[in-house]
Amino acid sequence: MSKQCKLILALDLPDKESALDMLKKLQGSLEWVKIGLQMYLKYGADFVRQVGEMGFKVFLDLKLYDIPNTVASAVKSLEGLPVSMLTIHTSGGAEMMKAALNAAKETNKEMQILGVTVLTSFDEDSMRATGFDRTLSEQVLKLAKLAEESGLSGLVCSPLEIELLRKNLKSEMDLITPGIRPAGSDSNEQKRIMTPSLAAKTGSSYIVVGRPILKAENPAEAAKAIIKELKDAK
Ligand SMILES: O=c1ccn([C@@H]2O[C@H](COP(=O)(O)O)[C@@H](O)[C@H]2O)c(=O)[nH]1
Repeated sequence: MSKQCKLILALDLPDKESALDMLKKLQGSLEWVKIGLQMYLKYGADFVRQVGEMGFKVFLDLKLYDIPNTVASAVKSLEGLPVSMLTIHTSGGAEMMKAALNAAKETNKEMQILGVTVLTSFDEDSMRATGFDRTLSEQVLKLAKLAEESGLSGLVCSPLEIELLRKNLKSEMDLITPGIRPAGSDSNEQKRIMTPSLAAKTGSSYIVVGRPILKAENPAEAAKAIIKELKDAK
């Protein structure tokens, strides 16, 4: 039986007070919180600690992309922080991914390194505009295989690529999918989207949702509705 797909709330908010207020309302129903560049650059390690101390698992979405030594050193700088998932870009290459993994093993064995494939804001046109001749699916698969060969156990991709990856990867990698939009909600700049229930049915391990929750009239209720949608998805 496949594992239950879980919600990760993307905590992309302008200030700590509203973020903590939101999290208090979700304690007990939500397990995972994603801290991205917006909050990390403003509040740093203390905020990560605070969210961890509230009982949430932290996904730190820094999308590291640099030479191997710099990425490894950045991973080591997270020592002592309650980070359960951390993102790096797979396009940084095998050497960089291996360096990140080794650094994580030395620093925090609980921290899973996730490889971002192609951002969900990309479509075929934006791929070509950045100089890639492959189709989006080909590029995602190429990077996913490279990540698998480099030893990563989790990937960030769009829900539209789940079937392709499940069919073509050798291992049962965790697939973390942003680009999630409940039926009828604004897609914003996300190009490769799917509803929570369909993503769960298709085989997503975790869905990442930000604005459809954060901008809802009642964010806590919107999050709880998505959690229920995931539980009901068969
Ligand atoms: O390919 C990617 C990788 C990461 N993200 C992040 O997920 C959330 C999505 O937020 P929404 O408001 O639900 O669009 C955001 O933090 C992104 O940085 C992504 O969207 N796509």
